[in-house]
Amino acid sequence: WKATTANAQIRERRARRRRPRQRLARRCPMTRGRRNLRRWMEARKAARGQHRPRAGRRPAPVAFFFGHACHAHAPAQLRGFAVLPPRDMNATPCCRVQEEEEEMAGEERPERILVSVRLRPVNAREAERGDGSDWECSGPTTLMFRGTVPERTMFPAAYSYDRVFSHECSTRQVYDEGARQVALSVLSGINASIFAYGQTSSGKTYTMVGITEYSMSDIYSYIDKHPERDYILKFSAMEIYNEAVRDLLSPDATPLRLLDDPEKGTVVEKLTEETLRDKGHLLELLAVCEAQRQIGETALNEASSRSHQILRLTVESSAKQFLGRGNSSTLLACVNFVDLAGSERASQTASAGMRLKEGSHINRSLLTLGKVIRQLSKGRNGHIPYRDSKLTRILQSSLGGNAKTAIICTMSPAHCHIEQSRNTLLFANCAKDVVTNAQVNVVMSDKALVKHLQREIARLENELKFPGSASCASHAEILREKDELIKKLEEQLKELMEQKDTVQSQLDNFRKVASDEDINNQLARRWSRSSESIPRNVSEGAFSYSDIHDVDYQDQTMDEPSVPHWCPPSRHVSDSIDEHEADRVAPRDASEVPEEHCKEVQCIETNELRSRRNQELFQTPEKKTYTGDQKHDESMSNSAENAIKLYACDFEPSLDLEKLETDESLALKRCVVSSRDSALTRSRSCRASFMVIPNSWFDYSVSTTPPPGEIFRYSTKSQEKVMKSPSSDEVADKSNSDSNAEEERVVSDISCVTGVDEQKTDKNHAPQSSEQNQPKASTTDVGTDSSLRTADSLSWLIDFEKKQQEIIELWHECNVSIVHRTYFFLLFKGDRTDSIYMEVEHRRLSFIKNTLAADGELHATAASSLRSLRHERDMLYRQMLRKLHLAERESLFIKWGIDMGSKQRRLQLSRRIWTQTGMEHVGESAALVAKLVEHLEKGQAIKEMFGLSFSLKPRIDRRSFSWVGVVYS
Ligand SMILES: Nc1ncnc2c1ncn2[C@@H]1O[C@H](COP(=O)(O)OP(=O)(O)OP(=O)(O)O)[C@@H](O)[C@H]1O
Repeated sequence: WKATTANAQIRERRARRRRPRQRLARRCPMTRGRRNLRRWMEARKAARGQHRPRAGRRPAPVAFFFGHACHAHAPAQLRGFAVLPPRDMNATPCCRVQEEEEEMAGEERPERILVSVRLRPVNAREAERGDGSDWECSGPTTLMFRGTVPERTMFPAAYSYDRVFSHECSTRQVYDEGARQVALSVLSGINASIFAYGQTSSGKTYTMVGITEYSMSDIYSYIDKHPERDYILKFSAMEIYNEAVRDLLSPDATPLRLLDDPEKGTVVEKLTEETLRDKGHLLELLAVCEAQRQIGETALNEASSRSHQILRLTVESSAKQFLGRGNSSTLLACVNFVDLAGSERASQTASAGMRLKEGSHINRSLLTLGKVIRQLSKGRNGHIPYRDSKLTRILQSSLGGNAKTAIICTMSPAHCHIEQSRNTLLFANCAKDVVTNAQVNVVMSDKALVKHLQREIARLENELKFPGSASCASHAEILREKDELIKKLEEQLKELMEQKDTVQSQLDNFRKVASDEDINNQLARRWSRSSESIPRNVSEGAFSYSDIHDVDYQDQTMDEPSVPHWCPPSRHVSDSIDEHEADRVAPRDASEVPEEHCKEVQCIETNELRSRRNQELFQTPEKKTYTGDQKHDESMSNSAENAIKLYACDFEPSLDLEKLETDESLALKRCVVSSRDSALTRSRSCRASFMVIPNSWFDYSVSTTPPPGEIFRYSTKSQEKVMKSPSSDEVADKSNSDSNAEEERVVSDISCVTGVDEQKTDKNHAPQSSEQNQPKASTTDVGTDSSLRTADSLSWLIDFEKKQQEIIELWHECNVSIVHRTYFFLLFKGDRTDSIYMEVEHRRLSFIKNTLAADGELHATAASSLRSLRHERDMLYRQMLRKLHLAERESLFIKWGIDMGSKQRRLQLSRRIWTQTGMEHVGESAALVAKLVEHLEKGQAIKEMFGLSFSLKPRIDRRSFSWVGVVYS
């Protein structure tokens, strides 16, 4: 042997010279191929004297291991060889070097069995024999042999494992560092197995009892900390005694059969599986298992376990709430706590009979387990003899399968058990190379998913059925808050709608005020005609009184804001004069008026009359008694017929009653439509004056007729207002300006009539007063007739506007004189009495147009009329310089869109007058021409001046540019 060894040493030296030293140091014997392995085996046999190397064959390079760093692998391959300890005890084993290289290369290290070695203390029996401890833990992972060995024996002196526990380590430490991680993986859906492997009496049961209890405690603690998942724990226990499987939870000792399930693998038939209620329940079952397990007394252990015990805890967990398919998986895994029976030698245990038989079964199953582990440590390519024993068959999934596995190898430190301890270490060496393939066992079949969803539905239904729960209460509170919010929004909406209606009604009032302007102007003209039958100064005085009276009345209404000024429809049958008296008795009828209307009327009147508060000076009773017209007004009754009769008396004989009634009916109808305009209508009509030309054709905002001296100033204002709709402020301003003008006239009128007493005026108006006291029957007749007359008046107004527009177009086509157009336009404003003039003008222009076109003289006549028009425009051009100041001219240029930087601005303006047929343009043109023509200022233009003429050539006095030349008679 020595010679062989010497030769081997010589060859090894030669080999070292051939190979790089580093490479040899890093190589593991297991990786050097089968040939070397065979040579080593031959060398081992040769060392035992069992094998003689054939001639010519080289002996195994035993000396190769002397310089090798990996002593852990040597015993597996060189059983019985004496391996010198490594020179560097802290050197990294070769397998770990390889793993570190793999990790550095970025390769994922495969999961292997967690292998720990635990030394128990020397027991009393061993101590008596004087067996000391040959083993020492030199570190947390290295176990050193310190004993003396026969010179011939060859095994490593140092062993390295995942964890090494000395005899001083507690079971708790063993659990924490060698088993806890694996055991608790069952909570993550990963199968786990914890083995205790070792010779008899080495402390397997002692260790596994503690590890099982600690694991169960930790599992329950984990479950308590995770209430979001439901856990179902099931416990089963079995033992393999003499190659028979027994159910430890069942008193029946009948051996159980092993079945092969395609999904679950090997299952134990009819094995009791208890669903754990709690931890106490588990402890009870553990006690049952302990009591049921086969235990026998041997020479080495008074309570030697004669069977392999497998305690299995199955953990199924699922989320309590459905959080999606990915987060609601059901996990199912089991953890096996395996307390193997200890290998034993019959000579040591002194067993015989039954114990010997048990020992043989134990050793046989453990041998199979060793084979499986060894085979698994080599890889999965070869046959793995799982089925050679029921132990390996049952634990097949835990051995290199879908499970995490921890093996705690227990060993006795006594010198007498060195062989058994060495075998244990060899088993551990193989076990730590076994690669496992643990996976999370997710159970989420369609059936499980349906079950989960049904549970979720049941939970939700339960919440709905019991509204007292916290979630439902919060929902009800939220609904209540939303209801309150909706109510608030509805109230705000209601207020906004009311405001909108109010504004709309006010807007409608203003529009109706504007639309009623025609009627008011008609009434004003009626006053004018009635005044024509009397001397002018008298009529002016009368209407001055009317103005005073109007102001007086309005101020009275301002002083009585609580009294609505709504006029009943019947009272609007009368004209403006009647309205004075009607409004005097308005408080009497106020109770009959809807409050809403009264408020609106009051609002309008306030806007109109706000500027007249300073006229309270004229509210004295003396102001009401100085003219006959005043007495006449005061004596008027509220009835319509009285008003009509009174009105008829004021008119000239040529005006029949029917026409008046027609106008009044129209006024009635308008007042019925809008009773809110009564105040405005009243004030306007009372200020109508003689020979005043209101521009009502184009100015709808004019509420009063200005005095003769103010017509042009008034017309200028109206031109500005024709461009836009009047607002309430504008109306108020206009009323204010009008009232200022009236105020001056009123003051003079007061001074003129101061000495007149009331009785005198009453006498003057006695006939009117008597007529006011007519029977009520006549009032009814008049009301019936008035409705018919209203329709007639409306149709007339429509015809008038139509005819008016046609006349304007004919003027344009026939190039009629501008002055003629202006006077005609300003004098005829829709009064029914003007119909004859309108008709004459229309027929005249139509005749001229048709006749001239038929005779072929149109071109010549048109040229002549155009020439005349140009002359007129030239006259107007000159008049602008005379009649208008520079500021007025500039404002006119701006209004008419003439560039202030351009030349001949006056000429441009004169060329633009009366060039379009739009009502707005016509109105502005007429106002401007009226301002430029001095004759209109004198108020001498009368309708009778328009005669029937079929000639287009006006006779115009170009020097004075007066009306004389325009009259066709
Ligand atoms: N780490 C230890 N510390 C103290 N006492 C121990 C330790 N390990 C084992 N023992 C004691 O050793 C004796 C044998 O232990 P145990 O029965 O667990 O051995 P075993 O391996 O199960 O034997 P067997 O295989 O015959 O059942 C017991 O009395 C136990 O108390």
